[in-house]
Amino acid sequence: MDQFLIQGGQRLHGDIALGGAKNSGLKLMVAALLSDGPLILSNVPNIADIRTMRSLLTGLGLSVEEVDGPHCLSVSGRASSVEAPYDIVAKMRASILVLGPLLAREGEARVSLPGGCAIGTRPVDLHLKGFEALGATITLEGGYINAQAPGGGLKGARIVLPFPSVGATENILMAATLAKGTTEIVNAAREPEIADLANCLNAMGARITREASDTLVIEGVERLHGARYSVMPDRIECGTYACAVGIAGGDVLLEGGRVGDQEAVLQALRHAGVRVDEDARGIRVRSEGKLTGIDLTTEPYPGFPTDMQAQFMAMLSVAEGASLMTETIFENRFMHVPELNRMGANINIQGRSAIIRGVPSLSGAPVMATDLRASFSLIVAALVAQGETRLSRIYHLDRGYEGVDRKLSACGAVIKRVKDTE
Ligand SMILES: CC(=O)N[C@H]1[C@@H](OP(=O)(O)OP(=O)(O)OC[C@H]2O[C@@H](n3ccc(=O)[nH]c3=O)[C@H](O)[C@@H]2O)O[C@H](CO)[C@@H](O)[C@@H]1O
Ligand SMILES: C=C(OP(=O)(O)O)C(=O)O
Repeated sequence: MDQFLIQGGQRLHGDIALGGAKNSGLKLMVAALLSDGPLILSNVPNIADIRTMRSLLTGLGLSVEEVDGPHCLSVSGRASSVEAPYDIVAKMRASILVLGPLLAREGEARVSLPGGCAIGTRPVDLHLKGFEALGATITLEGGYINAQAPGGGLKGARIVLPFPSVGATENILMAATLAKGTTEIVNAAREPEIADLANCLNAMGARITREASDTLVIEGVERLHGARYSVMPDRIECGTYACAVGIAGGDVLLEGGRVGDQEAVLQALRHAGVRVDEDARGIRVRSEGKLTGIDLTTEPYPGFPTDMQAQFMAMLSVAEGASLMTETIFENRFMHVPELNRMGANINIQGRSAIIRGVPSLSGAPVMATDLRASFSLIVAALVAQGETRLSRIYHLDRGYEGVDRKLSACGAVIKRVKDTE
């Protein structure tokens, strides 16, 4: 298993090219299950989750071919199996998203229940209730979800989500594109990745519009065709590197960053003392490394994202004064706190909140990654820690970040990927 060795103390200067968004690319690949022709996706990140999605779709009978390298994929063919097995779903929860498209196009699906993960229990009840509203019959047996569409196929319906779940919105949205009649998803999630999915489906011939800010209206069509589509830039990767510059100090251009996708994150950075400006090529981040404590609460988009909580916590651990971080989306997303405290941070968990009392400095230590974003929070801390940090279990990080050592080293950080025996 690989590890990262990081020596703290270097400012960051240069450009970092952001990749395509994991949380969009995965869903766009799944959308190919609905299509009569090849879906050619560019700006796909070369990360472990995308490779897992390739295995899942290939197992379902689709063909996933690289076009001029790993960042452009052509996904084509029709499902010959409707089963998403436990070993893949357990590895990557986004696998649940094949349920809606299989149900809509093939009339049935059998998908392993994802179960919980490090950050929370993460039930999928809202996905299943949505499919039932579209006329599907759902049964649970032996750890699997068995879903069956009615004889004439799924039927459009008005679905009011009690919570704007990202995954439920995407799963129901994809299923509704081929349902008969009109579907309305009220209180739909508003994350930019949802718009990216809707735009791609519309390019494939779907008829999706957004009415008011929270309602998606989908007029079902008979078939969807192939298309070419470019995955949106990764706003979470963008915010993550902004925190790295915020804590380390320096001047970095995050190429491809889009201000409109992440107002809440940019505002939080500014409040903490980091300068962020829109640039013709992306977002420019400048910091003296002198930070001020701020209070943040994670919320559905357009609020402050849970996927940026750990990285901000690490950054704020050396801010002047105290910060209060409240996590409202996942019930167990503070796994990084004991690891940050091992590096000298002073963070106290009180229920769903964490009180971060800024300390003058951190010290390098052997630490362990527990989930994707938690892993990067430890890199953020390591960039200013005195001495060396050895970060193990970085397979969590490889799920969602491409070329971390390459991108940070190019800006002056001292970070090396090693085998755990070195
Ligand atoms: C692959 C992907 O895109 N993952 C993102 C997606 O996850 P994901 O799609 O799983 O997130 P959801 O918005 O669905 O989940 C948010 C909350 O709703 C709960 N819930 C969700 C569905 C359901 O049927 N029942 C239920 O109770 C979950 O347990 C969680 O507490 O959005 C999250 C919230 O922005 C992000 O942190 C993840 O990075
Ligand atoms: C929680 C995340 O991903 P997933 O939903 O795939 O676990 C994430 O991207 O931070």
